Amino acid sequence: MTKHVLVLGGDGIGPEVTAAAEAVLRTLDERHGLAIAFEHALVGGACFDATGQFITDDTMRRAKAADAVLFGSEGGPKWDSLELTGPPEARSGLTRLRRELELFANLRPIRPFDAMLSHSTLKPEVVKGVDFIIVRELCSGIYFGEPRGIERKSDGLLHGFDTQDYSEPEIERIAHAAFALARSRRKKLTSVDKANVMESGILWRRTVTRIGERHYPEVRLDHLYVDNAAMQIIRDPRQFDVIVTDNLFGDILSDGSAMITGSLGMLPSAALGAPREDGRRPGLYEPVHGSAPDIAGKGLANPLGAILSAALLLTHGLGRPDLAGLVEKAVGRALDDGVCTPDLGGRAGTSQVTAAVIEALGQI
Ligand SMILES: NC(=O)C1=CN([C@@H]2O[C@H](COP(=O)(O)OP(=O)(O)OC[C@H]3O[C@@H](n4cnc5c(N)ncnc54)[C@H](O)[C@@H]3O)[C@@H](O)[C@H]2O)C=CC1
Ligand SMILES: CC(C)CC(=O)C(=O)O
Ligand SMILES: [Mg+2]
Repeated sequence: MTKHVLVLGGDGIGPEVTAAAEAVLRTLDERHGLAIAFEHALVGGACFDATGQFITDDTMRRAKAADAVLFGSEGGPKWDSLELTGPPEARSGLTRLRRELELFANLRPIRPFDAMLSHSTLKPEVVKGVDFIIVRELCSGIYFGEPRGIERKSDGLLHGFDTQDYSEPEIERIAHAAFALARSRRKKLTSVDKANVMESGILWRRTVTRIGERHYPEVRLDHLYVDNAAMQIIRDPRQFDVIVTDNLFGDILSDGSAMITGSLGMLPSAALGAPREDGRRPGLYEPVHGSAPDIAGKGLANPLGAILSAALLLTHGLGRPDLAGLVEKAVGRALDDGVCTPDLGGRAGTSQVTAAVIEALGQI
């Protein structure tokens, strides 16, 4: 049966890296008969310039119908400085996709490749063997909470404010996703919050603890405050297996963790919803990085975060973890051969790295 993959390249380096990921998927499609039908649409600033919206209703419909969405990045100085009003979903195509597809579980694996150990800003002996996954809640929290705004209040001063709001069911569903993942790995879950100063953190900690005691007694659960967690990830990242945290903390901790791998350009992600009645699970696959306006259009973007996101798409969207393993091996081979972009200390461009991965796929 045909599998529909909607490619939304977006802005800046987004289309450069999704083209690389698509080329890898097309190679596997030719060799393994995956029957993928690729569709393309605008998103982000590019879509705003063309339609006045960051994503159109038609693209939302196609995203909901697709087996998987492959996303690049959105945003850039031209659009970030617009004075927009309305809910976050009206100001960002990505945010609307995450919210309307209910992609609440964002998996962000952190696993350095051996060839890049000496390129991490941390010591090789600290990063060797690191293998953990940040499970970031993606549909709620301070990025969505109401009220929010910039208003002049009764003190006569302008106030900018946001609301961190988590309902108990929202915490329960991300806790289940994280515990289930930890159970399939090394059975260790670290929940990260700020329960010493935030009410939402108190409910978060209480709820995660209850879900663990009732449903996952075989998983060891620890709690860390986010400030300590940020330090622990740098001090001894090998101590972690699965980390579950809220939308804001997960966003920040994952960019920081990227340097374990040598570059933000290396990190992939999968944003997953609950399985539907027909058994399919909505999913959006994207590198963790943004649109990198400083290098956009130069052919220098590291495509490996996007290519490794395509590997996550193969696992979670197309049910082919075996092919995902091949992609990861091929990335390792390309890096072993020293083919990498300048962010990893190399001299290759996006297209050379992509070609090296595709060539390695043919040799595995
Ligand atoms: N998921 C998304 O679509 C995201 C979008 N953004 C948007 O992207 C724009 C730029 O945001 P920044 O804060 O600068 O974050 P960024 O992630 O775009 O870039 C941060 C730094 O990392 C480098 N970098 C990122 N990806 C790279 C890659 N694949 N290869 C080599 N170097 C790479 C950039 O050159 C830059 O120096 C903003 O408009 C922001 O809102 C930011 C984060 C995520
Ligand atoms: C819309 C933003 C929250 C994007 C971002 O920084 C991310 O998802 O990592
Ligand atoms: Mg981010």
